[in-house]
Amino acid sequence: MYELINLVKEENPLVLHYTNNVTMNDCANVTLAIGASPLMSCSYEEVEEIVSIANSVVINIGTMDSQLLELYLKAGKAANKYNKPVILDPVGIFATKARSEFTNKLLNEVKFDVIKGNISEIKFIGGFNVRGKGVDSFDEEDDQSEIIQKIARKLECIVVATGKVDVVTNGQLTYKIHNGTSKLKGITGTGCMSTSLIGSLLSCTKNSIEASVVGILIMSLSGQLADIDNKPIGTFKVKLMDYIYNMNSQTLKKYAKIEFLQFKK
Ligand SMILES: Nc1ncnc2c1ncn2[C@@H]1O[C@H](COP(=O)(O)OP(=O)(O)O)[C@@H](O)[C@H]1O
Ligand SMILES: Cc1ncsc1CCOP(=O)(O)O
Ligand SMILES: [Mg+2]
Repeated sequence: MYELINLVKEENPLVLHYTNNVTMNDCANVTLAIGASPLMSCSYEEVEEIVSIANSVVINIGTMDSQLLELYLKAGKAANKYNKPVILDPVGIFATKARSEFTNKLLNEVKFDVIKGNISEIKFIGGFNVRGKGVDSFDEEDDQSEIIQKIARKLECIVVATGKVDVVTNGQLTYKIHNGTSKLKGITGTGCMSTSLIGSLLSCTKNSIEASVVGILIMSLSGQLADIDNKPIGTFKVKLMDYIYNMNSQTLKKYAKIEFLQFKK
């Protein structure tokens, strides 16, 4: 599965983003760093045309721009129509009623291949009480994989929940990724960038669960390696991008700390 990172570099997929204007630039740069081509769009005029030529579509509700919500729905539906893999990042869904109503609308009208959020965002979608504030998660309990598996079965797609341990599951097969560093929470956008990484990998394989595992691992492991010398946050961010840019299948294989579980009925 780690060889997927080579495919992105070979195929240079076009990863179309409908995303927030806080982390948009970082998402474009991280997409380039793993060898894909980013395109960010806020245009109703081009939505059909641009989705039809994209290799995958990322939808991230981060800034809930009122002018763009209909566009996000149109883009998601177009992704389904043109059979393009599509990933949702329900940023801050727990923060307001408007966010949760809009996410429900997206979930009802678009079939997502992957839904990626921090653990609070994912648990909120599943109807659980959460400890989140704004766009950040404060749910730090150790093992929440059973809950996340249940949510994936309910949503009938791959669910990725990030935190101290990252969980990737389709409800049956579950990967728990034990890499990372808490410093990744000190930079806004590491979640959004993980979504862009998964979006880039999704276009290179039909195996969306492996694309999700590798995408999350690239971020978690790059953060872990960038934090070895415990530099302050500005330097850490630069090192993080360098590690993502230099990441390869051998390094992923060497350092990955992944547990694999299979759900038994
Ligand atoms: N306590 C932690 N220890 C190690 N890694 C963490 C921790 N919390 C988050 N991470 C890592 O930070 C990255 C972003 O996750 P998170 O902060 O949960 O997302 P978001 O930015 O969407 O809120 C993930 O790769 C995750 O593995
Ligand atoms: C701070 C903020 N506000 C709206 S979107 C955003 C960025 C969130 O990024 P992430 O979920 O990756 O931390
Ligand atoms: Mg964050």
